[in-house]
Amino acid sequence: MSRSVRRDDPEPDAEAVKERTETAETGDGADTPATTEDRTDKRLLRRGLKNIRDAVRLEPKLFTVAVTGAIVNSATQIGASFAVGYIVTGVVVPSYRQQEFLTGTVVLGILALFALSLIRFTSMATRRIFAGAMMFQVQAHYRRAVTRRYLSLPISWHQKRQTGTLLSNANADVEAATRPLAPLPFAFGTAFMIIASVAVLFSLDWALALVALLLVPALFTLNGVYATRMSPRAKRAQELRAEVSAVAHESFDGALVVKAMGREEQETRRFRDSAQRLRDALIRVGRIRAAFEPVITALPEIASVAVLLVGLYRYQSGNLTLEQLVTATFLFTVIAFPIRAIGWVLGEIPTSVVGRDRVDRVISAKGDMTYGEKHLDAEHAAELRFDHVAYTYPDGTSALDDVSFTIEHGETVALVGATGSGKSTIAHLATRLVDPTRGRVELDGHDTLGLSHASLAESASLVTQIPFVFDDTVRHNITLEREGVTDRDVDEALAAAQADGFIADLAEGVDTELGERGTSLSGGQRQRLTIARALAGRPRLMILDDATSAVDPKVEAAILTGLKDSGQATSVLVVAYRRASISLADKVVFLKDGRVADIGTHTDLLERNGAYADLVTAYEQAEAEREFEEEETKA
Ligand SMILES: Nc1ncnc2c1ncn2[C@@H]1O[C@H](COP(=O)(O)OP(=O)(O)OP(=O)(O)O)[C@@H](O)[C@H]1O
Repeated sequence: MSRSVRRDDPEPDAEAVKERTETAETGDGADTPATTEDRTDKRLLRRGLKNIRDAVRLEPKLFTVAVTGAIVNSATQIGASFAVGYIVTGVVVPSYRQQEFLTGTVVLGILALFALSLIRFTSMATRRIFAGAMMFQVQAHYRRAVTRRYLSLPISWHQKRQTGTLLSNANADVEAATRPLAPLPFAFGTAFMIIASVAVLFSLDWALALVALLLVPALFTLNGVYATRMSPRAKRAQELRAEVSAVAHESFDGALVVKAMGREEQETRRFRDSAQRLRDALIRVGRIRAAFEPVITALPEIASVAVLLVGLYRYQSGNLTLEQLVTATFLFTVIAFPIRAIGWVLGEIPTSVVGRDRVDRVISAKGDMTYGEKHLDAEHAAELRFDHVAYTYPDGTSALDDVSFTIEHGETVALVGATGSGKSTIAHLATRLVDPTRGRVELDGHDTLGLSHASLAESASLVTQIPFVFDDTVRHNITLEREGVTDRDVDEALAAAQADGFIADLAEGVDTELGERGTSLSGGQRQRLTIARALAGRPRLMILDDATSAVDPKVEAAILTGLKDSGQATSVLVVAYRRASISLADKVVFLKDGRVADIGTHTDLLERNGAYADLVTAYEQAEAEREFEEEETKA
């Protein structure tokens, strides 16, 4: 669903995004088809200018101040050309002819030039400062929009994308999208200067004005050809930037595996190949730049020479005074360089369009979960019901079929099943990370689809096998700045998660900084910390998806017993592997190939279900072997 735009916090225009992306992408981030690319190229300039318009709408005040600075700067340059014309003809030439210095006039001329310079430098500084501020503000808007989207898009969307590519969207692509903004006010000032200069030139001499008039369309045509040539190359370079970022992220993230498996060389080669592809693409971009930029630079200079030649001819034929000739030539020299600013803006357009497209793919990505209005006010432990639930992953894998079971208020239910039987999928459905393909998931008798986001988050908490610890203190990792989570809640949650002991041993207790991903803690300690985090919110339903796998069996049993006996109003769904933990549950849901094979107490299932007994025995053997190995290692 496209996000609407609020005027007080204008993010990139969703309508504009929609229009821009309708031909450039499929909404799920797929690559642009080749046929679309051709059409995209034709509309490049229009789309680039539209990007600029969107940016100006986001930061109109900063843009206005920067453009005002640029226009004042241009006006002073035109003023300076008149001052120079006057000084040359009113001071230099008479002094030369009369062999005497006209002191008063010289002082006046110098003062005029000094005042103009002062205004020029102030206005230039204003233009630069505000143009930069505008660009960085717009970048911040896009970055916020991208990260906001990341956080609101469903898990299924994230599973299809590499983290490195997403990082690239929020960094390199956002920067590429806003590149024309830095020279934009300068280009506006230049446009003003061109119009004013042509008018001045016409007032001086029509032939000189004609030379200036010829220069403008020539520059625009050249820039048009440049942009068309550059577009596909810039697009490729931007894609490869994302690829390098993705490979780098994966390599760094998996550094431990790479080292442990001795794959450093292969991983270095993979990164080098990717970096080389980017280098080649950037060289191709550089070649186009190198071919066009000198011509774009030379064109105004050639025109300056033409003005001088035409001017001299017109002066000799008596159609132009000396003062007019000096003024016109000086005017053309000062506008020749700034004309390039228009070229800078136009030159950045291909890259900016590509960057913006990539940003828009995220902003306009579809697949949002919509939440209902219903708020559950209950204080008691929740009841969870799966009613003929089926779930198929987007790639067509059927994970669950016709799954029905109920966790009554305050019950602890163990989910047992072989690997791939659908346990995690059930955990994700219970917390609405995904929605059923068929059937209903109900919390306290209400379809979870109709519940508000806040109500769902307050009622049910999921703890996954891989604990995520933020680079922050223990306390903040537990509270997550949630309203109503007090220091007492933190202490109680740590105790219930059997984490109070090792936290107390940390240098600064709950105020200890844990570092990136909590690497200063052991795997089991991190798991206990994330259980405490879930408990601190006093959920009415706790889902532990293999969340105690790295925890000592005795500690795991203590956590589960604590949850059952604490008097806290919590129902528990636990994905369990250890016999001791399974036997603590009030009942067991036994899954086989995505279906409920049996439901009953652990003892009943052991007696009546051979497959269940085999699985639990296999778990037990694996556990015994693990314990034996651990003791051997210790010895
Ligand atoms: N993101 C995904 N995309 C496609 N198929 C998936 C995805 N995640 C899981 N599956 C498939 O869905 C089925 C159920 O997976 P699930 O993770 O729920 O099983 P599990 O019982 O939790 O397994 P384990 O005990 O190994 O964690 C499996 O066949 C798995 O391959």
